[in-house]
Formats: sequence, structure tokens, C-alpha cells
Amino acid sequence: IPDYIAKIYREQSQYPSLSRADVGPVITSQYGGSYSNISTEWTQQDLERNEIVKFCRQYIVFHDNKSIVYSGPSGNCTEIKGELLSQDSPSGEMKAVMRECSIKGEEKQFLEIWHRNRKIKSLNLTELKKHGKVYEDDQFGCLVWSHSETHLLYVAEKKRPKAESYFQSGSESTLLVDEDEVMKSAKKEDSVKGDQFVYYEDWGETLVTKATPVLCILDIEGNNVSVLESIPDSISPGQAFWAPNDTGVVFVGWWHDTADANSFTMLCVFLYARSSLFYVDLTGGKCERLSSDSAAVCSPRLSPDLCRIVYLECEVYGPHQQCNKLCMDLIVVDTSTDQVTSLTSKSNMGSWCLLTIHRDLMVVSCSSPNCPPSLRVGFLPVSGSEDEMSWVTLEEAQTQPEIDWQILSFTPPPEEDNSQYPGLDYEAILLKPKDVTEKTKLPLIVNPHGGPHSVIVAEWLLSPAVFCSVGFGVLLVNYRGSIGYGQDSILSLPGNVGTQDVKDVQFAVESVLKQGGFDREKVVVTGGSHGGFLACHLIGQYPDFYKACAARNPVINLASMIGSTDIPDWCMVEAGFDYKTNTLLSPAMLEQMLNKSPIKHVTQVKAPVLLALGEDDRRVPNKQGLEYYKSLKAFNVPVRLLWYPDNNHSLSKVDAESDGFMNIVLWLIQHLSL
Ligand SMILES: CSCC[C@H](NC=O)C(=O)N[C@@H](C)C(=O)O
Repeated sequence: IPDYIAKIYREQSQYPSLSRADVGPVITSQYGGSYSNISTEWTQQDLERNEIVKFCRQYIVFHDNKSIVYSGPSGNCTEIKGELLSQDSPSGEMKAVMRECSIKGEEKQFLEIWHRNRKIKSLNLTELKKHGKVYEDDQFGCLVWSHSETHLLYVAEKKRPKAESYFQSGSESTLLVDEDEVMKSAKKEDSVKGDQFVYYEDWGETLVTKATPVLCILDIEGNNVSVLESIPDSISPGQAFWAPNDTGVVFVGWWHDTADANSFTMLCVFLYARSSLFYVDLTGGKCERLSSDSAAVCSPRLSPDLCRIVYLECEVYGPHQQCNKLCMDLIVVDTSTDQVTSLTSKSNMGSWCLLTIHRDLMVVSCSSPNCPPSLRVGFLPVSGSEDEMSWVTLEEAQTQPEIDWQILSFTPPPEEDNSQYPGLDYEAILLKPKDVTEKTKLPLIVNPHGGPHSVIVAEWLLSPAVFCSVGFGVLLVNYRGSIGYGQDSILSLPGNVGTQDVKDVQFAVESVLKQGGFDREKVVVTGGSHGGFLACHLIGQYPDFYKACAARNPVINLASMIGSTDIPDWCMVEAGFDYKTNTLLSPAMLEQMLNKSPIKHVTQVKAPVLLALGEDDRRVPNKQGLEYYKSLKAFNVPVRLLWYPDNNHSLSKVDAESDGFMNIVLWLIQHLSL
């Protein structure tokens, strides 16, 4: 059985995901036809190399600016190695690449400029020592060409003064008698004694080692990098772009809120904190705030006519991922009338993701739980004609005939309605193996998502597809509190975690079992993070119902986690308290956190539990899983612990993900006696 399942996992993991698309400028051919080049980037697991590989493929799209006349690939795939960031220049003539490579065993970062078929510049940023490592993440990182194509803007770690010990050899300058040595010492960089072991607070999970971002500009002609000094120290800049005419730079600045020095500070720096839009003028150096200073903003964009900045804004310190963004369905918002129209309503594809839009030419990735991602392009129809939207497929994917899926809706029973936010429904996605006989009763894997304010969309998902291919039904529950269902749904959950979300999942499972087709003696539960919190709650609150459980980095005890997670506000908000950086935790608050945690029900648990923990998890420190592991052992519940070194909260390194999947499926099969 393991070999058979591993074979299916290997096959299904070979479907790549689209991660990016760029549309080049419109080119008029010598025969009068117009076309644009589209470059796409994809990622795929390489199980042999134990890496996620990134590759690109180019397409050519002939069009008349309204519809597509002809399209097709213009070459084969090429693997991309060592690229941290890359960006074509607005004219399409040049390309900038931020590259990391190892030279004689030392990691160096280069900024390269490519022109047509040549690399015309390769600047060793590490040697230049103007700043530390370049930020390549989605939170702060950017690589942006100026409109004039003469400068590049990016974010990097601020240069730190060299730190040395008071006792380092040669640090006592009075001992230097040799004149040459004195000269050498004068040339040495300024160093700070005694700061060698100073702790730098970083930005937490997925941003470890990133502490103090600075905006940097490369003058391409002059080979000169300057760090923008006029940004106040009280903010951390990121997500930057050039203002029209390159007169300045617009960016998001995260405020370093600090608590009253005399009170108990939990944490001041994390990403759900206050942020504003800023403009820094490059001639006078003046830095001014453009948006409110009491909200959180992100994703600013300059409109194509260069007249407006569009950005997202939400309240500070509320539930993470609260309503401020459009996602899942591809929709058009008419900014003058606020009307929202679907462009994909006629399609049977479950999920549409807009990769880019350039002069009304859209590039999308679309997929379903039974169909890996395909690449499509289409022109945005004129307002009112959205029904006529027509998509052209550049890269087709095969529907998996053995998988059936549907979206189910649930109305909570009256006693579970939320009196503050009444009348909220929720949904789940059910995957089933196709072509099973009517009499077959399938085992069912219940999987609530994490967050809790996130969502599972009807897209291609590797693990559920493999589970389904080997004979399991999979129920992915978007309980009340999931995103995409409005702010009331999100706000209904904080203060009610461990009850409302747990009951929503259980109600969904019971409803599916009533429909028939599943074996109620063969129901198991899996989940990661807050999904792991729910899985552990479910086996504690419904001990005879679930026959096995597998949890990735689960939240086990809010009270013990608040002091060690990188997002302590999460524990406060989800437990039902307002968050302030200088809150002093009271015994009553800690009691409430404990009461809402799965550890509270550990004595009831009967289901064997498989725990998968990341050694470097900063979000839900692995001490959470260990706390559960020790308790389960103390109560003689079968438990197995998988420990993944060099992995953080997501356990997404290729060997961890594939090994985790195999262990989970075999654990479930073993404890269901399949
Ligand atoms: C203090 S961690 C809380 C749980 C975590 N929420 C936010 O990061 C979570 O559930 N994450 C989900 C999205 C996951 O890792 O799958």
C-alpha cells in the first residue's frame, strides 16, 4: 500500500502551480499585427532533488487590443535558479534580476541588468556593503524600475555596525605600535564593542533575520546605491513604487508602536500593526504621510493613468485577514459605481486567480479540486458586456476523472446561531472518489482550515486529491469566521473559538453523514495550526466519533502560547479580548484562554494522534505540540510525533511535506483498519 500511495503522490505532485505572469508591451509586427509577450513563472515539487523548482515559459498573444487573434507558447520551459527577484523594464527592453549565488562557499547577492541578449551589469551588492541582505518576501520586498528606466528601487536590511568583543585580539588600539597596523586599523570599519550578542527583534515567522528594512535606490548608469535616509526610524518601509515622473517614492510604513516603558510589553513589532502610506520626495528628502495613522494598509498600486493610488486598509489589531481584500473569484469593480460583476460565472472551474492585468489583457490561473491549474488569457470586456467574456487557454490541464467534488452550504441549527451576528451560513467542499458502487461506505477525512480567518477555495489541492484517489472522501470546512463571507462572519468567531468553529465543523460532518455514502465508524480529522487546534478540540469534545487524528503544528494552549508566538495579538483577539501592546495579562484572562484551548479536553481523548512539528516554527512554537504529546502519553492515548528540523510553521519543505503526507495517510489507514 505505501508504495502505491507514494506513486500516486509522485504523479499528482508533478502538476505545477502558476506563481506569476507578466505581460510585455504591445509590439506591432512588420505585417501590421499587434502582439504581446507573456512570461509566466511556475513552481513544482522535485522529490528527487528535495526542492521546489521554479521555471518559466513564454507565450505570444496576437490581439487587436480587444480580443485575442492567435496565441501559443514561444519556447520551452527553463528552470530559474538563484533569482530572488526579477522585473522587466516598462519598455520591455531590459530586465533586472536580484540574484544570490555562492562564490567560494560564500553567499553573495548581485543585482544584474540584462539588455536584449546580454547581461550588461552585475553589481556585487554584498561587496558594496551599503546594506544587508535584500528583502525578497511579499511583505516588504519589491524590485521596481523607475519610469525613466534609469533607477531601480528595492528593500534591504539596514547595514549593522560591526560588533566585536571588548576582549577581541587587537581591539586595544594602544597596543598598536607598528605604523602600518595603525593605518590598517583606521581603515577598518567602525565597530561597536560589546554589541556582539545584542538581540535584534525580527518580523517573525517567514521573516526571520529581517529586522530593519531600508529603501534602496540603484542609479544604473552611475553604479551607485543609495539608502534613503530621510525615512523616520519609527517606521519600517516596504511595498514601494515610484511616483509619477520619478520625483519620489511611495511606500507602506509599519509603525513601531512601543508600549509604556513601565508596563508589561508583549511585543511591539509585528505585521498586523499600524501602517500608513508615505511619500518620500527624492529632491528635498521630505517624508510625508499620505493615509490615516490609525489603520493598517497594504498593497498600494498606482493607477495606469498615474493619477490615483489604490490600496487596501483595515482596522488595527482586529482578527487577522479581516475584510479588506478581494479574492477567490475574478471580479470587476467599477470604481465609479462600485458595481461588482463576476467574469467567471459561466465557468465550471472552481477557482480563478488573476496573475496580472495589463491594458485590459488579463492572465489567469484557474483550477478545481479535480483539475490542476491551467493558464488562460482574455480581454476585459467593456462595462455591461461581462457575459461576453471569452478566455483563451494557453496551457491546458487534464481533469482527473476519478475525483468528484461539490460545494455544500450549511445553516447552523437555531441553538448555534450567533446572537450578535445572526443568520450566518457557511460552506464546505466535499471531494469523493467517483465511480464507487452505491453500497460502498467510504471513510471520511474531515479537514477544517487554519487561520481561523482564512479559507479553502475550490482549487487544485495536492493532498486532498491524493487522499481522494486512494479512496477517502475529504470534507474541507469553511466554518463561520472564514474569509470571503463578509466581515460579520469574521467577527462572529473571536471570543468563540473552540466552540462555534468546533460545532460548525461537527454539524457539517453530521450533515454529510446523513446524506449517506460515508461510514460513520470511519471518520478521522486532520488540520494544521488553527486547523490543528480544531482537530484536537474535535477529538476531545467528540471522543467516540473520530477514530484518528493528525495535526500539523497545532495550537494547543492559548495561555501558554501567548508569551512565545510571534503574533501574541492573535491569542488575545481570538480569546475575545481587545489587544494593546501594553496589556498586562490577568489571571482571569489566562483562565479564559485556557478554557478555550484543546488541552482543556485532553483527558477525554481516545483517538490516536499523529503530530507533525516544525523545529523552527515561530508562529505556533513546537512547545505547543510537545505539551499535547506529553499529556496524551500521560493519559495513555496512542501518539506519534514527527519532528521536522529546518522547517517552520508551514512544514512546506519538499521532504517534510511528502513525508508528512505519507505518514498521515498511513496513520489513518492503520487506525481505521482499512
Ligand atoms: C498564533 S498562530 C495561530 C494560527 C495560525 N494563524 C495565523 O497565522 C494559523 O492557523 N495559520 C494557518 C493559516 C496555517 O498555518 O495553516
